Amino acid sequence: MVKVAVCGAAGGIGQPLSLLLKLNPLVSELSLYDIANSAGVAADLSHISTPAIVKGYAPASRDDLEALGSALTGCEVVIIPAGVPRKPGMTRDDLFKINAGIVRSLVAGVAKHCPRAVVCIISNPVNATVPIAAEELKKHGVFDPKKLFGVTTLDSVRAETFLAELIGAKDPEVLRGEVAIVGGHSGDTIVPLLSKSSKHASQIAKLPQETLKKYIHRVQFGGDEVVQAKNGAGSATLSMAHAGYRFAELIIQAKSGKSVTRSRSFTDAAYVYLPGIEGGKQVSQTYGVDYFALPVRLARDGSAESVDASVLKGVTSQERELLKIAAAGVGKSVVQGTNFVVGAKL
Ligand SMILES: NC(=O)C1=CN([C@@H]2O[C@H](COP(=O)(O)OP(=O)(O)OC[C@H]3O[C@@H](n4cnc5c(N)ncnc54)[C@H](O)[C@@H]3O)[C@@H](O)[C@H]2O)C=CC1
Ligand SMILES: O=C([O-])CC(=O)C(=O)O
Repeated sequence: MVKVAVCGAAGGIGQPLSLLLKLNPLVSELSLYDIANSAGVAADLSHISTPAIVKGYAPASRDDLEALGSALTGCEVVIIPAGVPRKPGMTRDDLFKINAGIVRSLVAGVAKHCPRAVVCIISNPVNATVPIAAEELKKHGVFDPKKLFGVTTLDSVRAETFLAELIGAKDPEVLRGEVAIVGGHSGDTIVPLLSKSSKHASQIAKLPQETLKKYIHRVQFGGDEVVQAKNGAGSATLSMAHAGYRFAELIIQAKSGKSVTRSRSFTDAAYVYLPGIEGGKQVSQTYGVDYFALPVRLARDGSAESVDASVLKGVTSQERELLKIAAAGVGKSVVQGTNFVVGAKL
C-alpha cells in the first residue's frame, strides 16, 4: 500500500488524476495539496468507496509552509501538476516565469518532509522544471536521480492514438509501448522513433512519407490542438490525468511488488537525469545533454533501475536529425532550469 501526494490537486489535471488514484486499491492514503479548494476536492473524493484515505491540505497564508509539510510527510510518491497552463499563442517556455518558482517551492517541501519519495513532475515546461527540481533536491543533499521523473507519458499516449488512426487499429492499447518517445516534452524536442516499432513495422512501412511527416508533427505539437480547442480555458487536462496516472500506476505497482515489465522489460519513457541512471551516461555524452526522455525500467521501489539507450541505436537518418534538434532544445531548457536554482540567491 502506497501513500501518494498530488500537489496542485484542485486543478484541471489534479482533480481527475486524484480521482484515478483514489480508484487504485494499492493507494493507502491520498494527500491532496493545493493553494485553493483542496478541502472540497478531498471531501468529494473521500465519499468514494475505495480504501484510500483522502485528506486535503491548503496553506493558511502565503508564508505558511506547515500545510505542505503535513501533506508530504510519509508520502512515497509525489506527483506535481501545480502551476499555470498555456493559452493560445503561448509556448510551454512562456510558463517558466510562474511555474519555475512553484515547482521549486514544492520540491523544497519534498526535500524536507519526504526526501525518499519518488517525484513525478507534470508542471511545464517539463524540460526545465525537472532540472529545477533536481537542483533543489541537490541543494538539500537529497537528490536521487533514480527517483525524479519528468512525466512525458502524454506524448506516448498521443503517439499510440494517432498511429492507431493511421493503421486502422481499433484499440490503440495494442500499440502501447510500440513507439519509443524520446527527447523532451515540447514541440521539436519530442521525438517519436517509429523505426523502433516491431510488431507494426510492416503496417508503418506502407504509410506514405508525407503521412509519416505529418504524424511526427502531430505528436510533437499535439498539445497545441487542445490549447486551441479550449480557446483560452487551458491545455490538456483529462488526457494528461490519464497519462500521469498511467505512469504513476507503474510506480505504485512496482512499489507494491507487482510486475510492471512490458515489451523489452522497459515501461513508458520519462524525462530523467541521465548521468545518474544506468544506461544514461553514454546518451548524455553522445548528445551533450544531461536530461532526456527515454524508456525506463523500474526497480521494486519504483525508482528508475535503468534507461533503454538501445532505442537510439540504428535509427533512420531522419530520426537522427530530429534527435539532434531535440538535444539542442533540451540543452537550452536545462541551462535555464539549472540557473534558476544555482544562480538564484537563497
Ligand atoms: N507534462 C505534461 O505532459 C503536461 C503538463 N501540463 C502542465 O500541468 C500544469 C497544470 O495544468 P492544469 O492542471 O491544466 O492547470 P490548472 O490551472 O487547472 O491547475 C493548476 C493548479 O495548481 C494550483 N497551484 C498553483 N500554485 C500552486 C502552489 N504553489 N502549490 C500548490 N498548488 C498550486 C492551482 O491552484 C491550480 O489548482 C501546467 O503547467 C501545464 O502546462 C499540462 C498538460 C500536459
Ligand atoms: O500543451 C500544453 O501546454 C500542455 C502539454 O504539455 C501537453 O498537452 O502536452
